[in-house]
Amino acid sequence: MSMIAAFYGGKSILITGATGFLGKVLMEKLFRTSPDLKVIYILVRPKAGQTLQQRVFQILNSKLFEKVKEVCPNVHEKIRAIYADLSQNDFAISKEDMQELLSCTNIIFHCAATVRFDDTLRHAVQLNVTATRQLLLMASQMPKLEAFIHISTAYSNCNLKHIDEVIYPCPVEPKKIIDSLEWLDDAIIEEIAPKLIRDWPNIYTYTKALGEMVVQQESRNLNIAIIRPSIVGATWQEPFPGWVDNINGPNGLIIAAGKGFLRALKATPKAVADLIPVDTVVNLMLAVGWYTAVHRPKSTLVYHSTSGNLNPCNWHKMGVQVLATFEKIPLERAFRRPYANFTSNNFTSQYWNAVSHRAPAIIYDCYLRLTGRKPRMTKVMNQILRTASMLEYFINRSWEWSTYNTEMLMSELSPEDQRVFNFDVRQLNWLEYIENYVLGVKKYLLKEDMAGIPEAKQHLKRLRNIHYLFNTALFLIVWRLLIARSQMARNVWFFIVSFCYKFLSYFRASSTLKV
Ligand SMILES: CCCCCCCCCCCCCCCCCCCCCC(=O)SCCNC(=O)CCNC(=O)[C@H](O)C(C)(C)COP(=O)(O)OP(=O)(O)OC[C@H]1O[C@@H](n2cnc3c(N)ncnc32)[C@H](O)[C@@H]1OP(=O)(O)O
Ligand SMILES: NC(=O)C1=CN([C@@H]2O[C@H](COP(=O)(O)OP(=O)(O)OC[C@H]3O[C@@H](n4cnc5c(N)ncnc54)[C@H](OP(=O)(O)O)[C@@H]3O)[C@@H](O)[C@H]2O)C=CC1
Repeated sequence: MSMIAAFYGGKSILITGATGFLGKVLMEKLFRTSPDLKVIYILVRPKAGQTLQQRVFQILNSKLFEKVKEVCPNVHEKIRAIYADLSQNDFAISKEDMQELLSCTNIIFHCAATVRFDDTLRHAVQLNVTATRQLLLMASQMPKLEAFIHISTAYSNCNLKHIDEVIYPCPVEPKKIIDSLEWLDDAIIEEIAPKLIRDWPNIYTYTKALGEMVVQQESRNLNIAIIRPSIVGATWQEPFPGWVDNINGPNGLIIAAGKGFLRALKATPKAVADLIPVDTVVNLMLAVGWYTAVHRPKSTLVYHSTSGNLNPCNWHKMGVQVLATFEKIPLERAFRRPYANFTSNNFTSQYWNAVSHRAPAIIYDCYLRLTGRKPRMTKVMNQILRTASMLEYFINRSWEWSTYNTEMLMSELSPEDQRVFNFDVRQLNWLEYIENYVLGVKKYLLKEDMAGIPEAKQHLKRLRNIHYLFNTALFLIVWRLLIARSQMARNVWFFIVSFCYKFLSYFRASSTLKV
């Protein structure tokens, strides 16, 4: 029997961010491996016209939870959605709900965050810093609490090259920032934001670093651990390979590449692509929850959930495999044939943006206009290029994350736990993983039917023919213009024609002789 699975049996677990990518996979694994857990409290806000109950219903009825329903048929009864908005005071939780949470919670997994790179400083601090402080305050009033697991990011210290599993101090005290945001108006906050974040690439990573400092400062005598995943990707193995459900991180770019919108990227081909499958992160989270509660380390331990130093893959290898998969399993209705050109050179990147991205979008929009339809491709292309530029910082650098604590924990697990809660990324076969990832993007994110593959292949063939036709026509037009204007071009043309003529005459003469 797995010790970790047994540990969560009978427990009341509080999860923030349960409706997010990581949160859903965490809940799924908990229910599947510890169906006898007492309850999972999730802090949820209504969203996109859906009530709390509708959101929970949708999650539990999704494909991700199919296996859970077999092992834990009463899963609906074990999940308790609590109305909460983490950007509000006291999270806007009702008194009764708060009382229940304070008196019953055994373990907290704090996943909620704003992960947008371009969020306002005010909102990002509210979510990633103030809410963390508020949750720690709540945790300190929970008599039954055994462990508090905070999810940060491996990029919270991306202004450093080598990152250890320690909490680094930030230049400005989080408390000072929280206090000043209370009286500064929005315009001033946005003005000072770039100065505050200094060498952090965006507000997200900066506020996640502040969040870690808050954890350290407000930890009191709680059992706390911090987990820092790198770029969280689709599931590797569990509950099935390739599950993914949002367009964050690589997902949006994989779609843009598969649809033929994005054919070049400013990326350093040899830089490490530090992807980590979401189920690997979740297994580590559950193992850390168990270890922190049972072994009670004296200080707050940080665990890196990264792949780079144990099983590195680079962007070139990833790009090649993504394209190879699209050859076999193309996306439907592609705009152009998928192609990947990675360049770290600024000039070349601008060139590809103009030639490979903007020009085809403008031409296509002209075609839409001429056929009486609304042009839209330039807008789509601008959106994709904006996203790609926001991610540029992360695909043009490599970091070294030490993983002593993560490896130590691995060695503490029983063989059964190592199997059930596997977070040993050394066992990951990248080529297989990326293929399943791309397939998952097609199936679970774009909801494309596999029966449409032959038609998608036909469509790509048509695009290839259009491409050849277009290039030939373009060549002939340019050549014709050159001949009309330049004597040198005319000379070259006559030379080529007379050379071909001589060659043909020689060929004809030699075949006549043979006869
Ligand atoms: C050459 C070709 C290549 C080929 C080969 C390819 C190989 C692969 C290469 C891969 C290289 C990967 C590099 C990864 C590096 C990651 C580093 C992460 C490091 C940190 C990791 C972390 O620690 S943590 C999480 C990271 N954090 C994010 O990764 C959020 C980022 N991102 C944003 O910060 C905002 O995204 C940003 C961008 C501001 C735009 O913002 P924006 O406002 O312009 O656009 P939005 O995102 O809002 O959405 C735009 C439209 O998508 C719609 N949409 C939204 N969700 C949807 C859904 N689920 N399904 C359907 N549609 C959805 C939405 O409804 C909009 O549609 P509409 O316009 O019609 O309304
Ligand atoms: N994905 C990645 O690549 C990485 C993620 N991480 C970290 O992992 C954690 C989870 O990320 P991920 O699952 O990808 O992110 P998602 O954006 O998918 O999920 C974020 C979660 O936070 C919730 N949330 C946001 N704002 C509020 C609010 N005001 N009140 C209540 N809930 C709120 C969201 O709820 P709602 O559904 O209502 O919006 C959602 O459940 C984050 O802490 C992130 O920093 C770290 C490294 C990489």
